[in-house]
Amino acid sequence: MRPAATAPELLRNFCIIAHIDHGKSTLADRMLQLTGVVDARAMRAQYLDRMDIERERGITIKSQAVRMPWGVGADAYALNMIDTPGHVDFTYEVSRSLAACEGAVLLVDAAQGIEAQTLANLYLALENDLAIIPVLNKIDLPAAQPEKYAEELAKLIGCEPEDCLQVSGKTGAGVVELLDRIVERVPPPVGDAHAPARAMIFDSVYDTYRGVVTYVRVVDGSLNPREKIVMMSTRATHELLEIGVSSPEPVPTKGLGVGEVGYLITGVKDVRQSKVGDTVTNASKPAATALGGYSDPKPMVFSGLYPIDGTDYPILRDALDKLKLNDAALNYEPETSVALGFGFRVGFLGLLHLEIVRERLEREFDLALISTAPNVVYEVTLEDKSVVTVTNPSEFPSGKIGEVREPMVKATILAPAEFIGAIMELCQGKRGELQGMDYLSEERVELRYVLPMAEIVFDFFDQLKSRTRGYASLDYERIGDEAADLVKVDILLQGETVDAFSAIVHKDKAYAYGVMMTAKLKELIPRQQFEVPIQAAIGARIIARETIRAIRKDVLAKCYGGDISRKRKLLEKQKEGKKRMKTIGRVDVPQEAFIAALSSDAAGSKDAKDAKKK
Ligand SMILES: Nc1nc2c(ncn2[C@@H]2O[C@H](COP(=O)(O)OP(=O)(O)OP(=O)(O)O)[C@@H](O)[C@H]2O)c(=O)[nH]1
Repeated sequence: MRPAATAPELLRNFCIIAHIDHGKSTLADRMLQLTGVVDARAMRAQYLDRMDIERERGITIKSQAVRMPWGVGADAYALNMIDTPGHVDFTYEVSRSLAACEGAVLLVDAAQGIEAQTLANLYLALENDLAIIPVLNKIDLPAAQPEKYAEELAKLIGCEPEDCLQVSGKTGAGVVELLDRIVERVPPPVGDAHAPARAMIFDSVYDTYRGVVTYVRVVDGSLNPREKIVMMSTRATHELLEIGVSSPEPVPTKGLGVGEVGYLITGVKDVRQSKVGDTVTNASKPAATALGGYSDPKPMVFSGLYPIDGTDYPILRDALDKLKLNDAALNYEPETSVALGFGFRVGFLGLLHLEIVRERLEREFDLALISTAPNVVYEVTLEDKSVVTVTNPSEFPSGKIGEVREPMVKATILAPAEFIGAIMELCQGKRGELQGMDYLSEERVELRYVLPMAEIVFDFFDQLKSRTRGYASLDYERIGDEAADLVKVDILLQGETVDAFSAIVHKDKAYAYGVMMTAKLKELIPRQQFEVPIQAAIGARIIARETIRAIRKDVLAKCYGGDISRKRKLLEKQKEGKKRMKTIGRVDVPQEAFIAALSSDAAGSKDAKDAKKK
């Protein structure tokens, strides 16, 4: 029989918030096992992280919800655990998952202490008025210092160190107590059962067999099978084909009532029709106002994606169309480049999102891709006051420019105090402005900076890690745009602009970029039969120059005697080789040169490391 709705008093909706690698997935698995939802044998490691890439990289991208039964005394409670993504690129998804809960388990690795994402997620949880349960994890580790970090945690959230539970997701120690504490401390949901239905979408996932599966949290009223629902942001109507709870496999129910968390299936084929943050209501008795907090995902970082083999272009187009079904934040449009041929300009939420998409394209669709250096979005105001939004450096307007604005972020960096100098030096070099600094304990500091986002999307994180021997953690959020002295640097081969290498950089860094790129290309481009100048220019002004000297390559020199068929063969061979060359003006450039030059420029991304390996 299909289960009926659970009374709100017996419901507890919570999430686990933690810095990456502090053990959220392991703890979630242990809870599933202890509540009997999955037996130990059937338990795949990290049940909640479904996608392969997620599992391999050990990161959570898509949030899911699981319902677990838990008895305390004579009462049978239903605990809904909502999994939240742990990376800065997905902050909006995190905030929606938190909005579906009344409480949060704040999980901190007892060998590491508080990190940047612990803070960022805690602030998001507090904004949503969640009850916070402080927990120290991994107490089985020999390096664990639960007492020390309990003090840190208690100071941060304003409780006593004894209030911090000590658990190990790995051994299961303390996890039963944690489940009891969730029942005790997380308030039951409140809502109006008789009001028109309002449910918030906190996740939607594309499933090949079932179409889009939408995860919701009911706030008021109830949703029932076969009735018509409306998505309040688009006013689109759908029929509810199935409604149920995940436990963790989907179990259809008779409906979802106040405070309940579950899934809906409507036959919708694209996650864009079922947007995270949107409110679902009943078509026959619609709610007057939507729940707050909805916003469209906005791409922050753009990059050109091109197939290395030009004939793969249709495969790339189909692959992007497929990925879009499952990724509402993915944006793209066709683009052509003189150097790279046909491809797409793709918008991403951040660098990690870019890497994940690229990896999925390569892995699931067997594509070999080249991506141009990632860039942010610029607002350019021309002297006639018209505004141009630039997502591709080669489209930077050449006319008279009044002002260029770039996106800024507020960054929080946590690190041991001994690295303060190194971090400040790095941030200053990246045009950062220090906003404040606090000691969390005697040896750990929190530094707050405002930085241009463009400086973060390059190699910032890698440099931060290497300068602090991996001890610093970083979190950032967008805070709007600011005007800056930015220019476009073009790279010219024999006087022809190579669009894929144009970059928008700060005036003070333009010269360094020009020198670096021209020197790199000089090494990568083979000598031709004539002299080739490589120049970097801002508008008509040349700021750097290298020259590739000419050679005279006579392929027929090897042919002594007059063997005509041999001569023809050699000429054929040379023609074959030329196919893999791109011709810029009169200059033949091997595809590999573009790949190498672009790769190391996208430092911080995987390309750079791959290129070095090769
Ligand atoms: N010794 C010990 N190791 C643990 C414990 N919990 C997790 N780990 C290990 O810590 C690492 C990270 O654990 P995950 O559960 O994947 O961390 P996570 O917080 O879910 O990571 P994200 O999904 O990236 O946010 C893994 O190698 C786990 O095996 C624990 O209680 N004790």
